[in-house]
Amino acid sequence: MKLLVSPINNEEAISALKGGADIIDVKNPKEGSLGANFPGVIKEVKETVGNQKPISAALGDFNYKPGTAALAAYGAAAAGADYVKIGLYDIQTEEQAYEMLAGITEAVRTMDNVAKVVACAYSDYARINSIDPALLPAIGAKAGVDLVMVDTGVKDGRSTFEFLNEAQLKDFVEKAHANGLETALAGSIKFEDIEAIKAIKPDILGVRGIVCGGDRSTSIKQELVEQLRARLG
Ligand SMILES: O=C[C@H](O)COP(=O)(O)O
Repeated sequence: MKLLVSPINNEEAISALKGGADIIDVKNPKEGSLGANFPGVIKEVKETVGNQKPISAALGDFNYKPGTAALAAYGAAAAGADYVKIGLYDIQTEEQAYEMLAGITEAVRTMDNVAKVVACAYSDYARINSIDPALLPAIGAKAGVDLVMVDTGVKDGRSTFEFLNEAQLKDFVEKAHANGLETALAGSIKFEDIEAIKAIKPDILGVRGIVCGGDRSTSIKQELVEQLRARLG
């Protein structure tokens, strides 16, 4: 299983890289769960990381704005992102989700460095009135994305496991794989969740809070990334 770690800046990206993260996921938590950072930060991290590991960029917790989302994806890929990650936050219908994802996929496919598209729905979808992640594998496959993900929309410490049980998460992963997609799980994951995560078998585990020592508003610590990487095997 790959480990995706979400730094805010270049300094944190170095800690994530040195700690053994497999994907360096640039984001800006001040703008939400999948808050977007500035192109300059993505570029700086890309220059630091080079070809050692792929970098990912969060595009934002989006509402229904397919053009804005496609342009954001294009910009993030142009800044050097190998993965572009969209949060379907204020998206309620399958049609809206499809249009958002198809627009992004088409935009990045026209570029020289084709970035992988990650579509993220939220485990706590009911409390934010968003689309059910269970629908995402089929919609994502139809839209041509590469990877589907589950994260929490509200970062209040409640984990994805408080909203979806192990069987539901396993089903998400299996449905995605049956559709030819990779999968990522995230959402205030803690060290005690590792065995369950291993049983669910996502391709990628996405984290921030756990490698900040529990409080995602502090900084990523290299030794915690090392510990988590070792626990994942
Ligand atoms: O993409 C992963 C997220 O940043 C996870 O953050 P978190 O572990 O603090 O919920």
